[in-house]
Amino acid sequence: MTIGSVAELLAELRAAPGPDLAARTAAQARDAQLTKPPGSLGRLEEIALWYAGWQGDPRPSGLAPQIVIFAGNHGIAARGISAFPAEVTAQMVGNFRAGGAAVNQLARAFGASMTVQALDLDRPTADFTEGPAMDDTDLLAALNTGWSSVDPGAGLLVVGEMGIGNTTSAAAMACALFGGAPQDWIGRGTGVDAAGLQRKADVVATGLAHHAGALADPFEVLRRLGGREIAAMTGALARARVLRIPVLLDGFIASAAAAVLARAVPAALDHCLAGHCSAEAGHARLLEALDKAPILSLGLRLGEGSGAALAIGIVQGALACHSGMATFAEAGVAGG
Ligand SMILES: Cc1cc2ncn([C@H]3O[C@H](COP(=O)(O)O)[C@@H](O)[C@H]3O)c2cc1C
Ligand SMILES: O=C(O)c1cccnc1
Repeated sequence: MTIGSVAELLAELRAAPGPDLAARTAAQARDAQLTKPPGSLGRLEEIALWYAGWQGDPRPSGLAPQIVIFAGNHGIAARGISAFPAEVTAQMVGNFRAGGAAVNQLARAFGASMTVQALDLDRPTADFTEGPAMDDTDLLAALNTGWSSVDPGAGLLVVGEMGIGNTTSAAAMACALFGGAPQDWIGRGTGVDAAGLQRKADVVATGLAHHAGALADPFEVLRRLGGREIAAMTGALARARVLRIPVLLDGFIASAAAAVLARAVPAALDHCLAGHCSAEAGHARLLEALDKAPILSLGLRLGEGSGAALAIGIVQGALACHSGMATFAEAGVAGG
């Protein structure tokens, strides 16, 4: 299944059902009977209720997590804004397929399925300091790659990315969507030095100036400043919302992809929790703008969906307790 236009995607999003409140309420009632002091499992309790609501099951058993990694190349990579050359995008796609990347190990550790979608790697997006990164056709194709990649049977979705230069693209998007100065949103990415950081700020400032007046629509921000792998993540997150599949958001770039939806439709990210807070400088600010408190904060700054993949383990822990624990009555333990 695909969508025919951005307008159609927006209509689907606006019509998307919210969580199953009866299932959530039943889960809450169960939580209150479990053999623990009320509230003693902290955020695990909230995570279990979130999951129960979005999956429509007050006592969920398995998680069936799906990880999809999208890869794209960026015209701005030629501007010295990454510590690594653009060829690394395609080389890392090979590494994902061979099972050698960090996210492969985390997917295996937590029993997640993982697929990789490379989007036109031989055809980088246009340099956004000179024109829109994508035309309408490219944007729609990338949104559809994401939209159609979501397994309707998945119980949890993580989207990740690979695209040399994409922390600069995400910074430009965040700046356009939420305001502030380029310096507020840029970071070291793969590890650029001070001069590289300055080049990133300059590229973001030049891009915003070039597209000034055309950035009020969040999907125009995505088309003009984003990239194919970012748009694919946006499409996948929207489809998950329509299918009521809960999502763990990864780092700075995945959050920028999500931010497009949040700016377009207020409840669009209700199915998402922030899996982690990246060490990329703008991520904490972006999560604040999205009103999402990260589950983990471990200093990761990798992308690939890795931080969210790690948070799958926390959701598994939350559900194991919620669905597996005995109630006070079952265990013959005196209530408080
Ligand atoms: C070997 C390698 C593996 C990666 N895995 C994710 N990224 C991450 O780094 C890139 C963003 O940083 P920048 O904007 O500085 O290019 C993205 O591809 C991202 O996923 C990697 C980068 C490298 C070099
Ligand atoms: O937070 C991220 O997603 C990130 C940070 C640095 C490099 N690549 C990705």
